[in-house]
Amino acid sequence: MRDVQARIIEELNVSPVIDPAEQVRARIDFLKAYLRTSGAAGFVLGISGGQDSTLAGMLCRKAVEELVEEGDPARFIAVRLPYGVQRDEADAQVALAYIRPQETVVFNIKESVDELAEEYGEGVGTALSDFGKGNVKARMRMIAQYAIAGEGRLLVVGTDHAAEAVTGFFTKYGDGGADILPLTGLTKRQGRALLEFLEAPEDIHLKVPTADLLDHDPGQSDEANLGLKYHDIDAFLEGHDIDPEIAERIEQRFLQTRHKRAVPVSMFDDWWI
Ligand SMILES: Nc1ncnc2c1ncn2[C@@H]1O[C@H](COP(=O)(O)OP(=O)(O)OC[C@H]2O[C@@H]([n+]3cccc(C(=O)O)c3)[C@H](O)[C@@H]2O)[C@@H](O)[C@H]1O
Ligand SMILES: Nc1ncnc2c1ncn2[C@@H]1O[C@H](COP(=O)(O)OP(=O)(O)OP(=O)(O)O)[C@@H](O)[C@H]1O
Ligand SMILES: [Mg+2]
Repeated sequence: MRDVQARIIEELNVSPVIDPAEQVRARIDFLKAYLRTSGAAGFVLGISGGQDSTLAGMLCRKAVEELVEEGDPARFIAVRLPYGVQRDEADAQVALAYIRPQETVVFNIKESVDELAEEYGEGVGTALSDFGKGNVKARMRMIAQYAIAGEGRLLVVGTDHAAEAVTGFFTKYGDGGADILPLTGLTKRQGRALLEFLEAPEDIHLKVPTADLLDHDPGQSDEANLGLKYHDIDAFLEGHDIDPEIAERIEQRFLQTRHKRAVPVSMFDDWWI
């Protein structure tokens, strides 16, 4: 294995081999223990219809169900956050029907995002790019979830995992802005294995991953955006030898996106040197 690869695997807490049943148990226990210690009233999480939020949503629903059964009142609010009419709304509904969250809220981000994009054009004098607007969508979803969390003393659940963390494939303070991360350390296919163990519908765990942030290329696959395949990213993270040229590209992205995995840098930090 390459030296940098070994360091990345350690830093991102990846286990090359997992037992899905154990992982599910440990992650539900973590959600319960942290909620109890924090004194917060529950969780809020955006449900997109994709793999990651379906898995995190199921873990939250089960954690809250167990807390309530054990006499600790807790809430789980699943939030649909479409931008207008979501192209794959049907998948989001399949995910919600499967998760069966204790509460569901719908919060359309289109008007606020469009308003901001318009103000940007007027204020800055040039149009906000489709890419930049995509990051505004991700951040608007964060704002909506924190509004709900703030009113209800809830914690915002993030869906970051090792296969996204390694390339920094998330919007800083957008979907990257959260209070608690139940999927840390998992590769994409390990997440899929947890969903299979949890008997999620195939529509969801076989679905092509997408950030779905672009007006001009809705449903663009993560792999097309990244220029990397999850198969290679997962193999790299699970310690396998992969094409050295691809390994180097993953390592480069890891180093370039360090700032996204840290709190804002100050002169007392040395991770960037
Ligand atoms: N060296 C450095 N030290 C400290 N801060 C640094 C920095 N370099 C940039 N920055 C800051 O970071 C900003 C760039 O980061 P950011 O705003 O995140 O933007 P960026 O990384 O350019 O874009 C986000 C990427 O994540 C993808 N994404 C987003 C959301 C969800 C998903 C998904 O998987 O579903 C994927 C999205 O498609 C896009 O490719 C810069 O504008 C700057 O403010
Ligand atoms: N349309 C949406 N409605 C609600 N939440 C969303 C929406 N789009 C993104 N999110 C939130 O942002 C997170 C990051 O998106 P991301 O695409 O990485 O995950 P996913 O859609 O759950 O899974 P996948 O990566 O397989 O597409 C989601 O897990 C979800 O919590
Ligand atoms: Mg998605």
